[in-house]
Parts: sequence; C-alpha cells; structure tokens
Amino acid sequence: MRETYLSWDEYFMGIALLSAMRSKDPQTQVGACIVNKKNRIVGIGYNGFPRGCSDQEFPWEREGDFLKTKYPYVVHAEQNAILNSTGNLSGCRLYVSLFPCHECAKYIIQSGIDEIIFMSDKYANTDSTLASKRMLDAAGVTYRQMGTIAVSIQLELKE
Ligand SMILES: Nc1nc(=O)n([C@H]2C[C@H](O)[C@@H](COP(=O)(O)O)O2)cc1CO
Ligand SMILES: [Zn+2]
Repeated sequence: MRETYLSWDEYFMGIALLSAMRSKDPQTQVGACIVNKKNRIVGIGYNGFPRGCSDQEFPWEREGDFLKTKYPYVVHAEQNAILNSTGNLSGCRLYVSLFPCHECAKYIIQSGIDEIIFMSDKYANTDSTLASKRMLDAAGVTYRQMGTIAVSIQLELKE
C-alpha cells in the first residue's frame, strides 16, 4: 500500500486551496469546501463578485471611497460554498483557507455546519474575527487550524 496518500483533511483543504486559485482578488484569494459526514463534497466556492457583476466593471481596490472598493460587492468564499451547496448542511464541516469573518460566521451557524477547519488566521486580531469567534463559541461550532500542507498537484501518469 502507498504510504504517501492524502488524509481526508489534506484532500479537502487541498480542494479549498485549488478553488482559491479561481479568485480574481489581487490581494487575498480564499477557497472553501463543505463536506458531509460521509466525506462527500456538498459545496464549494471562492471569493468573487456576484453573477452579472463583471470583474472588469467592479473595483478590486482595498482603500479609498467605500463604493470604489471591493468590500460592498464581493461574495466571500464561505458564502458561495453555502449558496452553491446541494442540500441540508446540518452536521457538515467547512474547510476554508482563511478564518471566516463575522458575517460568514452567522451563515455558517445558521446553515448547521458544526466544524470549521481553517488554514490562515491572518486577521485574528480584527474585530470581525473576534465577533466571529464569539458567535461560533456560543453556538458550539468548533474550529481547528491545519498547518501548512504540501500538496503537489503534479501526477506521474504511468502506463
Ligand atoms: N474568510 C474570508 N473569506 C473571504 O472570502 N474573504 C474575501 C473577501 C475579500 O475578497 C478578501 C479579503 O480582502 P483583503 O481585505 O485581505 O484585501 O477575501 C475574506 C475573508 C476574511 O474573513
Ligand atoms: Zn466572510
């Protein structure tokens, strides 16, 4: 038996990271993957503008006049994964490359997802993350950080 196969955690985080690569955000690319108790993927997403809101016409700026930044327009990876999901998310877990913000935390809790596996926590000191953790703790949604994973997507195709 091969010893170097991926664990479930590495597999689903790998898929979240691959999804993040679809994001057009020049600053922060985020990917999310929702998995049910049978280890089946039931939702996937990355951060981007809503359907019909063109990447050419909407701004990716971070600073300046609020309406000229990305913040009022962008759909977060977790929101897209929930909205794209196929059914009841009760008891599911969420793999996400960046810790969820306070808005996403509300949707995660209300959808029934009960575990979050995240990679980066680069905004840990912001009010958004503090509010997020406060709600997740109160709601009993657990979260744990995964260290870096070395997933090589190069496959050796043997005859
Ligand atoms: N968990 C998250 N999921 C996300 O999809 N995002 C998105 C929103 C923005 O497009 C980008 C953050 O931009 P910036 O403030 O690092 O330039 O990542 C942000 C967070 C952070 O809480
Ligand atoms: Zn969010």
